[in-house]
Amino acid sequence: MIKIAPSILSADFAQLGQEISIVEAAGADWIHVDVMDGHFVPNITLGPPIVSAIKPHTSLPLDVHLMIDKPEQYIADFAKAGADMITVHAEACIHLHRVIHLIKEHGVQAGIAINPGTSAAVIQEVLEDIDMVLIMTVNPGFGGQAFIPRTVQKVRQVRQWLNEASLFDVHIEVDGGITSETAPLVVEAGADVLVAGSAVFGQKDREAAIQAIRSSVQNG
Ligand SMILES: O=C(CO)[C@@H](O)[C@H](O)COP(=O)(O)O
Ligand SMILES: [Co+2]
Repeated sequence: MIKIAPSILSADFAQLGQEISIVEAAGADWIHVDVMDGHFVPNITLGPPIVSAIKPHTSLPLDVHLMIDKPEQYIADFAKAGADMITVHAEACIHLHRVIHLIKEHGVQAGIAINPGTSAAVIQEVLEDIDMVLIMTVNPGFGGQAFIPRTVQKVRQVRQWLNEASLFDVHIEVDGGITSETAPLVVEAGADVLVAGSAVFGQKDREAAIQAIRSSVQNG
């Protein structure tokens, strides 16, 4: 089953609770929360207080994508705020294995993200320890950027490694430039969680937007 995770980065921040309720009713599977610190990426977004504030507005899992330096310093705060899944960037972690286990010690699922310019090889040694690989299909920092086609081969490579290791429950999430045109490419390569920001919140009819992505991968 393909999961669709609308990214609230493209939502109306003044109406966040309502925006989340709308996409939940429209058929979203997870809520993707982009955390940016102005250091790891050139943009600043939100922190644990916003995660706590949105938690009561949805029964969907909160998929928290940390685009921050030293993520290990903030795992406890995001877990306490209600994150169900915390994804850290491999590029931001000197002790990747330690950070993954720190996330899991808080009873939260652990994901590792990699940028378009990072080889998938950096996650090979920790595949058995994680719940999700997030393959960035744009450079992180902003919504509304164009999908980078070369990232599709990375999705295929990671799915092959997971299959060879019989790790069938590990998700592959893709993030950036996902639309009804690009979704079939990444799903065919092995992605099963699709983050979509502008393709959902940038559309007036969120239900039709989610449905368009879902039917593109069901029929494609
Ligand atoms: O993590 C990020 C950006 O760094 C994403 O989650 C974006 O929010 C996706 O936005 P679209 O490319 O779908 O508009
Ligand atoms: Co994201």
